[in-house]
Amino acid sequence: MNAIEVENLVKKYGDFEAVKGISFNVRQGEIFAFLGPNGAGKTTTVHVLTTLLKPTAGRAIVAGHDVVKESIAVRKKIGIVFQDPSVDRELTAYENMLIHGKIYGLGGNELKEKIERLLKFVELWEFRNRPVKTFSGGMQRRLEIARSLLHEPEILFLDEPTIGLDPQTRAHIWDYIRAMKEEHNMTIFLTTHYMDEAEQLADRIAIMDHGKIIAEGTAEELKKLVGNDIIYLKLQSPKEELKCLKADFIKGCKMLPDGRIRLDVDNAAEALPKLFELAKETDVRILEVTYHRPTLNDVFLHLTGREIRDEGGEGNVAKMIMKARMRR
Ligand SMILES: Nc1ncnc2c1ncn2[C@@H]1O[C@H](COP(=O)(O)OP(=O)(O)OP(=O)(O)O)[C@@H](O)[C@H]1O
Repeated sequence: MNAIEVENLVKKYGDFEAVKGISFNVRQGEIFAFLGPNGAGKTTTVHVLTTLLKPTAGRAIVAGHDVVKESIAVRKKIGIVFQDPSVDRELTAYENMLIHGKIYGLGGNELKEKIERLLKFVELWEFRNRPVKTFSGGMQRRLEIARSLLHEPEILFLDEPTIGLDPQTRAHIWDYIRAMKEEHNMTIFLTTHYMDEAEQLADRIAIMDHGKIIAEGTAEELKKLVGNDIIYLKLQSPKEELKCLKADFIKGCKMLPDGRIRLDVDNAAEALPKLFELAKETDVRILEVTYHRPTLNDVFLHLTGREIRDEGGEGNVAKMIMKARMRR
């Protein structure tokens, strides 16, 4: 059964089409990731699916309800953790939980027990009486996750759940996300520009770029789009020598702007000895060899001709933190 069904969804801001007719399904109980650079349209899609924005065209069914016609029913069944912090920094963690629970009509011992269980789940119980303004970014994000679970949503939306957090805290948050799926069979829809996050967490990934889904599948399926292993070679005088490097085991061969040669092979471990043999036979001098298995970054590069991190990935975290702070 599908938890989310989206058909030809379009969202325009004025004349600008941020989401250009995307279609996808998310199965119940799976972790589904939208992976793409900044500005790809991920947050806009989340805002439409969580009923915060009305679509310009198309249809989206979330937890069995239409996001436009039955927005209240959708809201009851979903939890959201926004990219920008939305907890009240002046209040304590406990007070934030209490107010949120009351908004959802919870109260009495039931609410108290839930707050205790959830604050323990995200390891914030001992800090429950501290004002949130004294919390680190990771603690705030954990509180947001706990808060989003209070009304036991069927589907949890996480917009860039680990943006700007250190690697250890990110790994911690990944553990919570996995636990929510495994222990509660919750459907989780997350957006990320971190390839490792999509790869580590998601059952299926949709790669988004310029408002469109350009590929969808498991990490393994997506990597198969690139081919298999990739070998990078530096040759003594590449242009001339490249002509000699032709063999059955070389599935693709491309000269890179930095002078290296990229070879696509089925299996690098088997291809490398053959490659050295071929180089010897054809009198080609190999100066340097590196190889790697395709990553999701290679997939993005293969599909778009650009690196995902060119536009705000790992190399650009400082810019993203600045952006998040400015939004606060
Ligand atoms: N309120 C708005 N008015 C006009 N344009 C907008 C608005 N919100 C977003 N956009 C534009 O729509 C495009 C998609 O933005 P969106 O925030 O959905 O992308 P994203 O993939 O989530 O990136 P990020 O992670 O930076 O939020 C961008 O070009 C952005 O500048």
